[in-house]
Amino acid sequence: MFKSIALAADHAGFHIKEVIKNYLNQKGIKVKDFGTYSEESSDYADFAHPMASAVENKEYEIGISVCGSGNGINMTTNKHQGIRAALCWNSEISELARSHNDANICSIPGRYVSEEEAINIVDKFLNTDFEGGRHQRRIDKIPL
Ligand SMILES: O=C(CO)[C@H](O)[C@H](O)[C@H](O)COP(=O)(O)O
Repeated sequence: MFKSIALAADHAGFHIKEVIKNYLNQKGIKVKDFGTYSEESSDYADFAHPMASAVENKEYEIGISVCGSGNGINMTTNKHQGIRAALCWNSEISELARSHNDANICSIPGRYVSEEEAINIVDKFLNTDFEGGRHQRRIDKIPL
């Protein structure tokens, strides 16, 4: 189970980010919210880059990011060399993102998941270990 988590969202992901933040706080997990802090229109990169840097620098073990489709915030965080962000639109994909891809950021499409689905996605991401083995070999071939 990860114990320190960085969060980021744009306006379209704000509500689901708040739901996730409350859930993590209740579990006693250390959370840093990099914004945004309202549903006022915003640009996901303004929050995704600082959050990804904090995960890349090991200030936080993993990140969870939310925008409307998940794509914008996922693309942005994956620009960071030390980040493997995965678009997790259900709990099975979320589990695979950890077990096969050792993902360190979980990107969630806030406009397309319910609050319950978002929590299930987060739970799988937090509680699934990387399998290593053949998957480590494949991950080692990703960097350019
Ligand atoms: O980047 C995205 C789409 O791929 C995100 O989902 C954004 O949240 C979305 O584009 C925001 O759209 P809006 O019309 O400005 O609310």
